[in-house]
Amino acid sequence: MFRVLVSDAISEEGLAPLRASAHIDIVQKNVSEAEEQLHTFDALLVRSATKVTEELLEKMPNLQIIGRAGVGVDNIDVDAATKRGIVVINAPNGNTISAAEHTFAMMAALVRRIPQAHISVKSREWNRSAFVGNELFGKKLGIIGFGRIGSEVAKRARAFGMSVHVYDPFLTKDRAEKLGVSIHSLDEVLASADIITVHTPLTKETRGLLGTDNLAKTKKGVYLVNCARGGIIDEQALIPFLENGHVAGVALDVFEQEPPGDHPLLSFDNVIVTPHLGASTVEAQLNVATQVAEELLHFFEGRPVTSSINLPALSKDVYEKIQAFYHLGRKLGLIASQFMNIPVQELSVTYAGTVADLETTYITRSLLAGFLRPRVASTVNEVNAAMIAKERGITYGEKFSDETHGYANCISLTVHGENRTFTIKGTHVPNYGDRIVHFDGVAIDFAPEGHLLYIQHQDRPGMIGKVGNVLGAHDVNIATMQVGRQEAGGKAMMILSLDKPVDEAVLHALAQIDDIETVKRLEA
Ligand SMILES: NC(=O)C1=CN([C@@H]2O[C@H](COP(=O)(O)OP(=O)(O)OC[C@H]3O[C@@H](n4cnc5c(N)ncnc54)[C@H](O)[C@@H]3O)[C@@H](O)[C@H]2O)C=CC1
Ligand SMILES: O=C(O)C(=O)COP(=O)(O)O
Repeated sequence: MFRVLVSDAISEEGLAPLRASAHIDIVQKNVSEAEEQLHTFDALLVRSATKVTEELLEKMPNLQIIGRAGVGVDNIDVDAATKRGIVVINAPNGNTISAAEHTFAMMAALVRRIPQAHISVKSREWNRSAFVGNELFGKKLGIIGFGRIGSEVAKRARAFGMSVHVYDPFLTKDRAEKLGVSIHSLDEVLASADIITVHTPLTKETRGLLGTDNLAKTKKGVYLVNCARGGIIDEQALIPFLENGHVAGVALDVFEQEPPGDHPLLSFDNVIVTPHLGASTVEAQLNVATQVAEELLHFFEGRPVTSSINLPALSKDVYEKIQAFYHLGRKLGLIASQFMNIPVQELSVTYAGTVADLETTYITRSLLAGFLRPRVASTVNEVNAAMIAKERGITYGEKFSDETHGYANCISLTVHGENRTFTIKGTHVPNYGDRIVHFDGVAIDFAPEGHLLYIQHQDRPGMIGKVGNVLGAHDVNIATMQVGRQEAGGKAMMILSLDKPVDEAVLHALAQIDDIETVKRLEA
């Protein structure tokens, strides 16, 4: 049973595909309610309320995947998850429109003082002159962060007759032109905008982006909107700018601490607030829950996930094409690691033939995971392989070549260790399987499966018989045997596939045979 903990309020209708599976068990509890069972869950589904810290992950040793039913993953320690090989997915598109509409609603409410007027009328007052606002028409809207939500806000702003000035260091001219906005530096946006709205993720770079220095660069009378993440506008820094009237008003949907408690900003009449409602629509919640539930189902069924934060994106089409090579890569890494059971500094992977045209990053990650698996005690998979390799000082690189050795495709792995280099090459034959075609300088042909035995010996008559006798005496049955050599009478090798793994006694007995130089067990 695949156990899923849903620890925040996620649309029930969206979770239906998960509930439909007889093999998936869904538990809806917050983390503290589920404290005693945390170690039993394979998956965790959250929104922004659950803080997925390293400490929580430590209590969830079975966790394989975290699904964020929404966009921002700043409540998840993605590095800690990655380190543990836990896939993190989100639902990037499902709440874009709702967040953009909420931003727009907040902006309109801010400049027309709707919340203040609403409270006044509800208090039985009728004070029309106290609530004179500003038009949006003709105003300059500064958008900081022009991704999905920023660009939807821009479309709506243009419909309102606003001119849109954008700062986003990753925005191309083409895209800006298409959306009818102009690109500017941050300083230009700050100096020129009548209203500034932020739509970046909260990262090390964007935390405090609108702090004292940058707030001082804004126009006197500027309005600010933050419906992205608390902390992008520095809350403490904002206070003096509200006190001295430099900032005319602020609309906040998000806070550095949620809930904000008795925050000084809440005392300002011209600060309007909502309790993180950007994505809180029936439509957005259905979208994000459906998206994340589908992804979770794919993951459970061993299919690719497409919206992972810590894995390269992979469409179904691409996945189907690379799947076979993904498996071959894993085997090459696994065998090479056992063969080179010494410290290594570098792995070099070369792709040739049809495989060279595919998404090789994924194959390399799989190979790397295969290589690291015998060397690390913790889970290692394509999520954390690159991070673990880095931690252990192992570098890796990809190359592409035309040398297929006569096969349609060929993946070659060279491992550089202390005083020793080893190369293994493999190919995938459709409807037949994976074959290792080159092993430590010798052309050979064997399937990288099961209990393998590598024997390096001098090319002499009678070697096969001697090996067969020792294995027979230890009751080890040989399934297949491949031999290869560099030249007649020179270095030769056997690769045997056995029905069961051999123990140290068998390895020792084989090593005693004259002209046998090396015996290694390789599990594939
Ligand atoms: N209030 C709410 O309920 C919701 C809030 N959000 C938040 O909105 C934000 C944006 O979401 P999306 O548009 O979907 O994300 P996105 O990833 O599509 O867009 C983010 C944009 O920010 C830009 N960016 C990154 N660093 C930057 C920097 N230092 N300066 C300027 N631009 C920078 C990126 O290039 C990108 O274009 C996120 O923080 C997300 O968590 C999203 C949905 C609902
Ligand atoms: O998707 C996001 O980034 C949001 O901020 C929405 O958060 P929520 O799922 O409503 O807690």
